[in-house]
Amino acid sequence: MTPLIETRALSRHFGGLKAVEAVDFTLQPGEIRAIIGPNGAGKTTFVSLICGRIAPSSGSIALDGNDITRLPAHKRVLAGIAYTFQITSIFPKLTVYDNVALSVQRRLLKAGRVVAGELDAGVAQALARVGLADRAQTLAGNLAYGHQRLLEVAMGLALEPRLLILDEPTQGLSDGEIEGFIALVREIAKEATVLLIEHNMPVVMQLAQKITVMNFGRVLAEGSAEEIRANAAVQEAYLGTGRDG
Ligand SMILES: Nc1ncnc2c1ncn2[C@@H]1O[C@H](COP(=O)(O)OP(=O)(O)OP(=O)(O)O)[C@@H](O)[C@H]1O
Repeated sequence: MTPLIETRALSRHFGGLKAVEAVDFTLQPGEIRAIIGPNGAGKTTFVSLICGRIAPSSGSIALDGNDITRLPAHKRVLAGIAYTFQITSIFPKLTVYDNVALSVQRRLLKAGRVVAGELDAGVAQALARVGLADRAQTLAGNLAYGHQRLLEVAMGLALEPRLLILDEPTQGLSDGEIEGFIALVREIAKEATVLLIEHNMPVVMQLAQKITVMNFGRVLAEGSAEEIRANAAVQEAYLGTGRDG
């Protein structure tokens, strides 16, 4: 099967710092993949390279076997790569509805048509999926932090992406919200591939079929939850930095 995403020797250096170094990575369509690793391991930098927020120092990225290394970020969105990042990127002075409407509009424009009814339906559907339907008229900036994260997921979903990248999506969510989030990702995964950076290990263990562990910009290990749990190098990496997640 042609991988959805394949990186070859992908690197990004900041001065002398090798934030991402020679990463070969393959993601198959339909997977839920988690990327874990200690703080500063290069996880955010790596997914930023995939979605085009930053340019690589060297190496290549392919989507469906086609080289996208030099494709600008907005064109990658149109090609089906949607993402949410640690720092919320909602429009705080717009309503929840309008935030999502911007994403739906982007998708409809790509399809060559913007019809009022479809806009409404797309927004309603995305908000219902993340459980924010009753907040549609709330100003996004007035939502609790956890709900702002869910709004971001709704904005990503409204694009109907093939790949949804989530950077620490459960940060700031309550236990109850995390449970709902796990169910949501399973739903999303029926239609899209999910790439998730996550520090909450129970969430990783419940969701990911395969886990990629990064450390010092490189892939340290890759495998099932059981394999990763039993991996001595992974245990060492976490103990070495004092992180538990
Ligand atoms: N724009 C930048 N300029 C300089 N250094 C950067 C930049 N972005 C990231 N770095 C550095 O690259 C390294 C990897 O950072 P990155 O944010 O990718 O790690 P991470 O694994 O996502 O960490 P965390 O779990 O804390 O989010 C860190 O040492 C970080 O300080």
